[in-house]
Amino acid sequence: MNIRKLKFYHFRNYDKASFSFDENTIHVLQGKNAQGKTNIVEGIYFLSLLRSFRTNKLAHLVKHGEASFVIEADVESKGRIEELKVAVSDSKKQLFRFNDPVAKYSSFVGMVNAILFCPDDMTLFSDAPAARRKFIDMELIKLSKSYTATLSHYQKLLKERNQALKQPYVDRSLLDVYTRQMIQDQKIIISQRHRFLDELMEKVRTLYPFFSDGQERMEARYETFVSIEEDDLQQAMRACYEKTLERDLQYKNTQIGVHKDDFVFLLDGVPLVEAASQGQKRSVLLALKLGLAQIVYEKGGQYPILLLDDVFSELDESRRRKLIAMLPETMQIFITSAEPIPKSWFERPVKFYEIENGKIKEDLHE
Ligand SMILES: Nc1ncnc2c1ncn2[C@@H]1O[C@H](COP(=O)(O)OP(=O)(O)OP(=O)(O)O)[C@@H](O)[C@H]1O
Repeated sequence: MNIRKLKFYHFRNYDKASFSFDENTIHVLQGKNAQGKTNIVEGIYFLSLLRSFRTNKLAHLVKHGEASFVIEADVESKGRIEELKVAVSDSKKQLFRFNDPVAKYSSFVGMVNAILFCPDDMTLFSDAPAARRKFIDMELIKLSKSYTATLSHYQKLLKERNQALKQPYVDRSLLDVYTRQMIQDQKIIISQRHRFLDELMEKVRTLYPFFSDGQERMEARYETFVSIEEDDLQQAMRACYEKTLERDLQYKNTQIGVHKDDFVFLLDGVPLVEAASQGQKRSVLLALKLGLAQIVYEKGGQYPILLLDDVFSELDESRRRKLIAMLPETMQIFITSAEPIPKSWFERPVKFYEIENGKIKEDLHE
């Protein structure tokens, strides 16, 4: 997948900007701090997921002094061009494909498949479990429609069960109906999360040694409320719910379920959050992101767009070179960097751009 054209109107510090990008090329966005490099990456990410990775407030994305912003793109996917547009005003998003309105966000999300690495990702290992669930869920949602439907059905049931628990008189038979249906959904969610994590870690174990000098063993543990080794998972889940019923009633909230799942990443059996250095965490994250891209490629036949925001700032030269060397050749990549990166490091098509105060200029010097 490739972004061929990108246009911003009143997005962040861009007034009216138009960019053309080449297929399967590395685009290096260089410039001093606070010039608008990350804003470009953020615009592509926004087109992919209809949200930013830096703010939850749409108003922050509108150029100061303006009322609305628009992002337009021509996106190549399997040889066909999609014309996509998002217009945001009064905190409302309007979506278009070939200028026709797209009513459902879910039909638009994922048309641009982008994978991002940014410095804030480093907190993934120390954040609350919700962040790691989101990390895994976001990818599964893009990959599997049945997962998306099951997860949203489960979330609806969970809300209803919690409402039932909050009633002055709790109808236990109604609770039981919800529990049974939630167990059905959770069988699917648990098995898909488990399978996906296994698949991802298989990739990570191959990729991690490229970034790390050490020989650490990289693993991940899926933590859920039931032992997934059980022969009769349904029966085991039922027993768990029966055991926690009194607590559910006491707290007026569903205490167990896949909404509390966690994914713990370990190096040599020790959770990363406890012992890993910043360098090791960065290496694991890069391996995770590239592993995700590999899975997307194997399942969908094309690589996602890779957005590497400020990835070089804390890697030494040999790791920077290794990273560049291992980026798949049929992947379009955007790298932001405040430091100049030598052209000689690249053995594939690369384009350099100089970003200055919301203006982009292709840098033609070698
Ligand atoms: N809504 C907005 N309207 C106008 N300007 C904005 C808006 N939001 C951010 N900016 C400006 O955009 C610039 C920051 O852009 P960006 O985050 O892309 O920086 P960068 O070039 O990636 O820098 P760094 O190397 O420090 O990460 C700042 O000058 C900031 O004031």
